[in-house]
Amino acid sequence: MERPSSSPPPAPLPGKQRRIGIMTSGGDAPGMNGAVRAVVRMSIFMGCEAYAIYEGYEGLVQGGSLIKQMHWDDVRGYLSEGGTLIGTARCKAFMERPGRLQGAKHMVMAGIDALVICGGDGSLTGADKFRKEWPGLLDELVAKKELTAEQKRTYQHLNIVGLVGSIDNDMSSTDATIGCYSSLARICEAIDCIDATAESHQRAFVIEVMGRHCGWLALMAGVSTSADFIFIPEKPPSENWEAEMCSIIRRHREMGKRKTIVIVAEGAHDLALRKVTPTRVKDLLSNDLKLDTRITTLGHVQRGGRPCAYDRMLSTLQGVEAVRAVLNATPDTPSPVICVIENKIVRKPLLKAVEDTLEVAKAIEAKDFSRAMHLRDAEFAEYHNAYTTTTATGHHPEKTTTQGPGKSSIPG
Ligand SMILES: Nc1ncnc2c1ncn2[C@@H]1O[C@H](COP(=O)(O)OP(=O)(O)O)[C@@H](O)[C@H]1O
Ligand SMILES: O=P(O)(O)OC[C@H]1O[C@](O)(COP(=O)(O)O)[C@@H](O)[C@@H]1O
Repeated sequence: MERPSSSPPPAPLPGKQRRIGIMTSGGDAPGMNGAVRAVVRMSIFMGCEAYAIYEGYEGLVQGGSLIKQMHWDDVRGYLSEGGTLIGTARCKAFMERPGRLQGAKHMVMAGIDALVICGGDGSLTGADKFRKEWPGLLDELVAKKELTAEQKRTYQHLNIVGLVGSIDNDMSSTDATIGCYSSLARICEAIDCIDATAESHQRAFVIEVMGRHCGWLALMAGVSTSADFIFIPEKPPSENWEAEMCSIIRRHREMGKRKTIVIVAEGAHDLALRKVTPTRVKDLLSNDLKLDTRITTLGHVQRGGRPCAYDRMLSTLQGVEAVRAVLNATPDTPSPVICVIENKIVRKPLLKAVEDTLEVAKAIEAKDFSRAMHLRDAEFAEYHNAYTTTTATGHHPEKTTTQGPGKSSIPG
């Protein structure tokens, strides 16, 4: 139900019942629809009203038809759909206070007093800022006569709950973000396809995967596809990486591998923070190793498509918990983010999760890569070691370089 923007806000719902807004924001991720469905249905189940804020923060800033009440049937079929059916955006206006002021006004006018945001660290940073500014925003709206003092009193408390939706798995405090396993599965399928043609022609492929600031997708894709070499932002390769990479790949070929796969995260760089580009890697493979090399940029294929079972499950369990968190919140409860840690759905302080996430970026910027690896999460370094041990080194003491029939050799 859309309310004319000129009409006064509806009376608050009785007792502890709330009008709960749900929004997806930032880069879309498979599983976001599951989160919307769970928040809508759990809200209704608990006697609350659910509202979808369409197009991320843009919906708050613009209001009107972009804020819509959702009923049980409105989210039928959402669980298995990719992308986000209520839309998302990277909204510049919300980055500035006037945009957030409009957002506050439209929330109050719709009578929404709690907001669940499913997005990445940027979206959750914006959410935290919004909640902190909320009393000041309402004061300003009263001063501008856009709200009455009575309306301000009724809506003085805003509760925010974060759900982490991002394919990058870049948020501290949680083992997995909604979307990361679907994206990883898509990358693996794509690399399996490339493997077949690479093997047929004895070719090398340099595959760029997403991860502007985070190497989780590249690392886990390396583990899952036995890629010969990977580049991730948290752990740049050694100073003489060109020679090291060529030596590893040469050894793999001598051991009989007919194909070469190198995975480059979008945000990969060397120890001096110079970008490692797929083209640079390709040139080395072509010129130094004389391998017939192609580049494949997987791009947005990694973000689309149906969510895997894990993301359907995670988004549903976390969406339910987000509504519980709203209903348990007092005016003083710090905003939580819903996480999964060792298979348990838990609430963590949103602000700390965002701060810890930003610390990784700062450590990378400061070239403190061991800190970046440590901060990423406890297992990240361990997984990297496992990858290096089982795959990258090609350590194989019991076998010499004898080649079997049909095995590869480095040409030239
Ligand atoms: N520091 C901030 N202050 C206010 N809003 C922000 C801030 N950072 C991000 N946002 C809002 O969240 C949106 C999504 O953030 P972005 O970083 O693009 O994606 P993600 O949430 O996936 O990390 C931005 O377009 C903006 O509207
Ligand atoms: O689709 P866009 O806006 O070009 O964004 C691409 C970015 O989205 C991501 O997949 C996810 O980033 P966010 O978590 O910031 O949305 C990045 O890995 C990638 O660089």
